[in-house]
Amino acid sequence: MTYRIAVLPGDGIGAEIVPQAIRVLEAIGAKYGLSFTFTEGLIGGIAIDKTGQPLPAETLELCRNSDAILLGAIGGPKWDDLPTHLRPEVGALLPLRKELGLYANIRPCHTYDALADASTLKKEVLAGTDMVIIRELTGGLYFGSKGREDIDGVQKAWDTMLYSTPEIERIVRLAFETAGHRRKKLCSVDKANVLESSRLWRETVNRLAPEYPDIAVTHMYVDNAAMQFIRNPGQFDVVVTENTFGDILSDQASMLSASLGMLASASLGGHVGLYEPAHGSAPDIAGQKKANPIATILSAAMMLEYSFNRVAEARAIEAAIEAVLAKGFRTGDIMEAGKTLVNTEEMTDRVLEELA
Ligand SMILES: NC(=O)c1ccc[n+]([C@@H]2O[C@H](COP(=O)([O-])OP(=O)(O)OC[C@H]3O[C@@H](n4cnc5c(N)ncnc54)[C@H](O)[C@@H]3O)[C@@H](O)[C@H]2O)c1
Ligand SMILES: CC(C)[C@H](C(=O)O)[C@@H](O)C(=O)O
Ligand SMILES: [Mg+2]
Repeated sequence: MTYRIAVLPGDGIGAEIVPQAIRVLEAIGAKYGLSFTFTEGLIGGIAIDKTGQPLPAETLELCRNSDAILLGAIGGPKWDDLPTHLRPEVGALLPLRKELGLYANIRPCHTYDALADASTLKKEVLAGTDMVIIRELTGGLYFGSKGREDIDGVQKAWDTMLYSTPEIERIVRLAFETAGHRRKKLCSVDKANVLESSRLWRETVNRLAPEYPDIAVTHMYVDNAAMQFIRNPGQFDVVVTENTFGDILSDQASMLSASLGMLASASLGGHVGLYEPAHGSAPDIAGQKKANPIATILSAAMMLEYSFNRVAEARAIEAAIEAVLAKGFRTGDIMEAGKTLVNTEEMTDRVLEELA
């Protein structure tokens, strides 16, 4: 079986980390008898520079004709001052997600024993943390009407948080089902004390809950959730929330595994799944071989599991990463005294050694 992977490195550290995930997929392929074709496409700032478009039509076509997509990161200061709709984030990543129907963004977050001391949080707080954030990805503030108006010299700008019942239902059902395969706890995060879209969100969760009688459902306001993530992250199993809240909360939750460079993601819902680290193009460390490739490698593991149902292969990658961390190898973002500092490629070398 040959799996066709669309490879979109993008900007900044994207071009450094994506090749690492490909090396790991190739090693997995050799070991387990799978084959992959990797076809590169342009996206983001580099696509603007080369074609004038943040999401060229060929890239979208490549993605549509692939079995899965591996994306690095997009954006950076060079393109920040472009008009909103031409910027890499709004002009490429959002339409890619929307066009492919990727409404469900899965961001698993757990504590690594080996990294307990690398974290900025106390060991006792982190102990046993294992949650998955299910973020709605094609609605809300990112996609509602937005605009600007100049009225008598006063600038006004707006974004609209819009959700329909079907949009909420499909993501909430996925969250209930995910909880059913885990510890059977679902926390729905909203701002129903203020926002109308959150009231509809909460009503929808409550309406569906009786269909999933074995799942314990709770609701939490997003401000409280931000605090509880740090106070007692072990209380969460599955968290479901709308687009913007999920974006912010997942960056925060990444610190439960010690670094944003550890947080993988899968975007699902259409025919083709998209796999990318949750982090961005990290302009502050780009081109310095400092980037942690683990979030991208773990995203490739999610690809094997979710798009190809290759669960043993995904577990093998995760186990290899745990072993490398246990042996004390660290990129700068997770470095601590007494450990061995490695660069992006060397971290992958160690993972490949474990896989072999
Ligand atoms: N999915 C995406 O492509 C994506 C996601 C987030 C941000 N962005 C874009 O990336 C650009 C930079 O945004 P930002 O700086 O706010 O967020 P960022 O996620 O790029 O970086 C935040 C911080 O985390 C560090 N970091 C991130 N990934 C790392 C890794 N793998 N290893 C080690 N350290 C890592 C960075 O060095 C930086 O200090 C912006 O243009 C933003 O819009 C893109
Ligand atoms: C770059 C940006 C549009 C994107 C988002 O907010 O979805 C990123 O922060 C992410 O988390 O994937
Ligand atoms: Mg984000």
